[in-house]
Amino acid sequence: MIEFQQLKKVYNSGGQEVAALNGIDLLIKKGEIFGVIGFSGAGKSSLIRCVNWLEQPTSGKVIIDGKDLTALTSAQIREVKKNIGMVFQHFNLLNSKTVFANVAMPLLLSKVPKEEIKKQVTELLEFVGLSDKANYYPDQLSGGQKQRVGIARALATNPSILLCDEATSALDPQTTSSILELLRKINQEYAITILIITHEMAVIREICDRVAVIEAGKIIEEGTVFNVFSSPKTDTARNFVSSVMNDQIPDSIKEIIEKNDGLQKVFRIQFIGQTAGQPLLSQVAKKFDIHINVLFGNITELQGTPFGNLIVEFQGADREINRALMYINQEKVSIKEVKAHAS
Ligand SMILES: Nc1ncnc2c1ncn2[C@@H]1O[C@H](COP(=O)(O)OP(=O)(O)OP(=O)(O)O)[C@@H](O)[C@H]1O
Repeated sequence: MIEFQQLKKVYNSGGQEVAALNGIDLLIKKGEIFGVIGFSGAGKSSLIRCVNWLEQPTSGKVIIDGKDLTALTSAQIREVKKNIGMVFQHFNLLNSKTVFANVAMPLLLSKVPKEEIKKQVTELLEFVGLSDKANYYPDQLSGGQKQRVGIARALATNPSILLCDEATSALDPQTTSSILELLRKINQEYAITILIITHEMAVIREICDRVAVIEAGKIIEEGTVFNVFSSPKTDTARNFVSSVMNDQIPDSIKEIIEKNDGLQKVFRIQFIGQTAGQPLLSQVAKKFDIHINVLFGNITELQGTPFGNLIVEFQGADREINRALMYINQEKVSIKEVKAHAS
């Protein structure tokens, strides 16, 4: 478990104070995969670095498995840190050492006997799928393989918490997926709590259970990935969700709406879950004296649940259209009129 209470971090940069964290309250439960998303400069790195004491908070508390780091001695903090592994965006491997030696490094530092190191590193390399690369050097590996080494090294001390600092930001989408799959496997097989910071909503969508949106050093929104994706409350969260949910109206359709070339009323209909599969529109067309013209539509899946997004034109008498709208609203489907100049 990781808990932040009124966490503040102020940097002093050339006589100027920069408040990177501005009173963070957050609870990350044991065994979950929690994502913190935000734009550049929002405070993500500062937050994650306070967990393993690479940065010390200016005020507030960082509580790891019930222990408040701000109240511990340096020796006690070192003990807590043994329980925390970290994976970095640029891997942070030692290029002069082999893959085996990189993974063995934390065990050597902890004075683990040689034979035990050999056994553990062999197991870890097998777990991350790099058994055949033990004697390679980092320069001989792809980005994804380097990150697997970084992950094996982070797991070497058998941590209960894994911190991922933009761990997939330097990787292509396919490699990102395979690394995220590995992180999920780690979470499931070793019950390790994973805290991920990222600026990529696709990462959050792919593996996180819950997410917090950070902006200007504050958590502005927090919830299950499903809830935040299905009803984002802030503009920032809405922007992040739009970046992966494909719910923007394409320019060609916007142009048609802008021209308003004989179009009557245009609506955006959003379905979530079971309702996405319901033939709602054909029911509406049958029940009411209106014509429905589908201008655009797509369905995205999130954690096994379909999210539908349709742009439709209703043609008919106002009274019939209003009755159809009331009917659709009862079906717990979101329907909103799209006016010219809307996005
Ligand atoms: N060592 C430092 N000294 C001074 N200012 C800092 C330092 N580290 C970070 N900052 C400032 O603190 C704020 C938050 O930075 P931080 O790196 O935590 O954000 P971030 O969300 O991780 O951004 P990015 O994704 O670009 O790394 C920024 O305004 C940044 O310039």
